[in-house]
Amino acid sequence: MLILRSNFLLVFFPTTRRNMSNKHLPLFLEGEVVKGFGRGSKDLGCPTANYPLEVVQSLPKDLEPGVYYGWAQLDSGTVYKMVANIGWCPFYQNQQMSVETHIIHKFDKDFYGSLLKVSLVGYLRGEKNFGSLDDLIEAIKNDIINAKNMLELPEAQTVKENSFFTKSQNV
Ligand SMILES: Cc1cc2nc3c(=O)[nH]c(=O)nc-3n(C[C@H](O)[C@H](O)[C@H](O)COP(=O)(O)O)c2cc1C
Ligand SMILES: Nc1ncnc2c1ncn2[C@@H]1O[C@H](COP(=O)(O)OP(=O)(O)O)[C@@H](O)[C@H]1O
Ligand SMILES: [Mg+2]
Repeated sequence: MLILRSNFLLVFFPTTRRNMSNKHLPLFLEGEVVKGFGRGSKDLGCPTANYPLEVVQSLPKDLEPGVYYGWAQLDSGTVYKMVANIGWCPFYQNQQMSVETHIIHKFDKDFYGSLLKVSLVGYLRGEKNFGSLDDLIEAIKNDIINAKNMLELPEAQTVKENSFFTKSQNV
């Protein structure tokens, strides 16, 4: 009987967590790119486009904090792959929840003030507190690899084609 109960917990708990984090997906968000703490580029070598508080406050209240993969579009331009972090950045112990998107593309300059549309397609992992900056950087590199792979799947490609993303005039 005891063995059965422990089996039940082992199998059931991760499944429940995954369902909770996927419940609202795909989730579509849009807003202006605003200034954050300036750590993404300087500390982590990974710039993140931050949303204003209104966007953070518009999230479903039971959305699981953590790292998501999906699609991003700036000012009606190309739709790129992205990874996004939603939460309080335990490594930095932020007081306010943030939504930040790293677009998997090399841009020549900053784009503060642009309109950023994103769709969260899938959940990668929960936010963690790391023992060192290098460990956080390593985790982010892995997230980017995982996001790139997951976004090749047909279900993810379908979200990229959603009419939420503005079609370019030239296409
Ligand atoms: C893919 C990805 C994963 C992240 N994972 C974590 C994490 O596990 N723990 C954490 O404290 N912060 C995490 N962050 C958030 C960084 O701490 C954050 O991007 C950094 O503080 C930059 O903030 P800023 O935009 O205000 O400069 C992650 C960011 C990205 C892009
Ligand atoms: N690939 C990219 N993904 C996200 N932001 C980028 C990217 N390339 C350049 N940027 C610029 O860098 C800024 C984010 O850098 P970051 O160090 O996180 O600063 P902040 O704390 O102000 O968000 C974005 O707002 C954007 O203007
Ligand atoms: Mg940022």
